[in-house]
Amino acid sequence: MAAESMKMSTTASSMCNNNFSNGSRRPLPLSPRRLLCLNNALRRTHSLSSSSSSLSKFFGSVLLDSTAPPKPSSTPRKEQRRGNFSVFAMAADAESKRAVPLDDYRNIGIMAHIDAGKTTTTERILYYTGRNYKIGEVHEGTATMDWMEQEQERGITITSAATTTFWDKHRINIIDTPGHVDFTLEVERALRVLDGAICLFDSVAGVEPQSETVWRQADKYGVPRICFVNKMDRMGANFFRTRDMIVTNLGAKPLVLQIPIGAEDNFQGVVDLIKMKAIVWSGEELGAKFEYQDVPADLQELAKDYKAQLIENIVELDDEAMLGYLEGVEPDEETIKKLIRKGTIAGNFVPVLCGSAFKNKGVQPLLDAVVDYLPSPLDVPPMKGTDPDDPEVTIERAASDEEPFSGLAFKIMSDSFVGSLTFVRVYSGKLMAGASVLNSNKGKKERIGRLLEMHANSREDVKVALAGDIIALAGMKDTNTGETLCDPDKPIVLERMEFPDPVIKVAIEPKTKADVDKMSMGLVKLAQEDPSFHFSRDEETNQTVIEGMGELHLDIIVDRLRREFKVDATVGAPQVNYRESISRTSEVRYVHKKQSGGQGQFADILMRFEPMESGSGYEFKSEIKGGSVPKEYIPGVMRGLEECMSNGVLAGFPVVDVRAVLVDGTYHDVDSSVLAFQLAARGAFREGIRKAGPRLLEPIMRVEVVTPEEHLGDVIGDLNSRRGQINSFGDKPGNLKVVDSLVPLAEMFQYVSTLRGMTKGRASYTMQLAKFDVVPQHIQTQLSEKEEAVTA
Ligand SMILES: Nc1nc2c(ncn2[C@@H]2O[C@H](COP(=O)(O)OP(=O)(O)OP(=O)(O)O)[C@@H](O)[C@H]2O)c(=O)[nH]1
Repeated sequence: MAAESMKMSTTASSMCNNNFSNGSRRPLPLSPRRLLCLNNALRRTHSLSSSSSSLSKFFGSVLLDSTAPPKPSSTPRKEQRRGNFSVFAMAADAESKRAVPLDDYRNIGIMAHIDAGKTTTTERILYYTGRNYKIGEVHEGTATMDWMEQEQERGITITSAATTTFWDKHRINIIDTPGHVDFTLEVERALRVLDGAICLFDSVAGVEPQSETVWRQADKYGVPRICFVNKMDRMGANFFRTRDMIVTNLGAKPLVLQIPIGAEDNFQGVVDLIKMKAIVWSGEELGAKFEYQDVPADLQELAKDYKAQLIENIVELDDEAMLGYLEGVEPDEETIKKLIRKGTIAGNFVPVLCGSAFKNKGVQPLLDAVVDYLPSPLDVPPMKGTDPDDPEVTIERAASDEEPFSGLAFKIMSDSFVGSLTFVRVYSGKLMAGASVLNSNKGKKERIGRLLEMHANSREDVKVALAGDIIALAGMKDTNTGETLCDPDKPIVLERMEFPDPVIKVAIEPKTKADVDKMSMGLVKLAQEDPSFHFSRDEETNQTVIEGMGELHLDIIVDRLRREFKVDATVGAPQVNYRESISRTSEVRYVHKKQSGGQGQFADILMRFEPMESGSGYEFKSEIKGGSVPKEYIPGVMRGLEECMSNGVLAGFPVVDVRAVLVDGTYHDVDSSVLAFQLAARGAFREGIRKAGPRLLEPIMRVEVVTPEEHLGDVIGDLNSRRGQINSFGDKPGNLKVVDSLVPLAEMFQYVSTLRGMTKGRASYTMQLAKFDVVPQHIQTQLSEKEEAVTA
């Protein structure tokens, strides 16, 4: 046994030498943290095997890993595509030769709370990557990414603009996403098609509510990210507080790669913990020079401490590195970067960097980090989809030019030159200009006109788009946001994007007859671009109703109707989009029977309605056994229920979080039909929902107000009068107080002007949907009475 242990130790130590042959052989002190690591390593070893000595098992497991057979490195080549779509095969010719290998692609988004500096950072990235020669400043209204007129006037980012740029031979496709909560969908869309993200924080405000929202969205899509603590030059900047908030507010594990040198007016640069060198910028102007210097004496201890934490976190990911570490060897720079990349992509931690985009400090190392740590399309799982003919069959598409073409349309934008642009993320294969592709959601073919590579304010015609590309297609006719385009010979429907339901609506009426047609056309186009925007005609009031995610969202829509479609319209007061649900299970038998000469109608069903968890939507289930309701009539039941779901029994709002179960039924050989079952389902729905304790739900918003202390009392009093529930108070630098509360959306209309008046314009607020909750009885009664008056 002793001999065996000895042999294993020798093997492990020689492997260690190999691995760190280029590394420094500085002995590391056996700090309490190292002891903890050693302990963890031993515990991990235990879980690998329960017998024998822990250390020898640990070495044994290392040996085992290193001798495992290598994984196949590439996807097998698929069979050659055939027929009239040879245009896909043609793409293999010279024109389509890859200029940039796929593993040098980075498809990234930049996301954060409103005003954290996304647009400014993107502008700097474009400057430093050489695409932009004249920088646009947001506050001067000339930023390149914020190209829409309204964005420039309002100084906010409304729509994502995709842009392609290059850094260190890597192709970086960037999508700038808006921070305002009304445009959350834009963030979702970007997340769906991107492989990695930069999360920006304002170093004064730290982790703000919208950063939490986008963080959770990024979690949902499993997007690896790096953090950039921006605005280090601002008064009250605090890198370490922001780092702590990443832990407390986001529940994430920050991996600090840089610490700041100075702050506020005195912010000079950063200490690069990997190189253990200071990077100091000599000015604040664009293109300001920087140089590597020794770490300032007063930061050396702190830098060493953070470096030790960095190393301890990364060696956890690799047995060989851990072994070396335990023997006192620090991994070399290459190994450190490799492990940071591994842990970032796996979601073990998030690298944290800092700087000031506005003062041009920290942008180049941020770009290096994008290249070094964010995934390429090859590092993320293959795209999943289903067979359009059989949704039960799952298909996977690896990121490879050799696979059949598949891509997802994630954004449509009106364009004054080419009509409209459809932005597509190509997941696999090649797409040639002139090819005919299949829109597999609609089962329709579309011809690709021009393929355009987009830059912030210019475009370049290209002949072919390859796996990993984000490309704009001009002149698509039938493709909407979220739909799949694919090779017609190898069809696939990629996983769909989820779109939130609107929470607010307003009536809108064209001012003149001439505006009627223009408005319809405009609404159709805008809805095609933006799936979180809906419009409909209210039959009772004969008005057009537009629905969206907030007042600002609808405000922008009306503004775009006026500017882009020249429609003059009167807009009503905003109203909340309530929902209806049930509070208990009900069972109802409904017989639809009609016998008035000729063939009769007969359908008999037993339905059960069950409440489901908040956010579950609607579900139908059939428990029919032995054909008591024949298969061909079940679609009739489903249709009948679906018709009623948009029109609840209390006040006509959509019904959610309900499972409708078809339990039993009977039919008649002659008189039963799909229609009869459809009508029976409608009757069962009305009776069943009434018996199931129907209740009205309203959107509850999380509202965060930042106010000077002297206005705190007024702000709280006002929130209370709006049925608000105060969750917590906090402090912000500059004698500011933060109030975190939950308030029904119905009480928040025009809050912006009330808050402005109350605090002389010195307070600000953010608001986002937190949940749907039951409406108090007296308000429910008012709404039901209103609905009854309209229907009468
Ligand atoms: N002091 C300072 N100001 C900055 C910095 N970065 C951005 N700003 C300023 O902060 C404001 C907001 O910056 P933007 O780049 O528009 O922020 P954004 O996140 O794109 O904003 P939205 O798209 O509207 O969410 C502008 O006035 C910028 O000039 C920085 O590093 N330091």
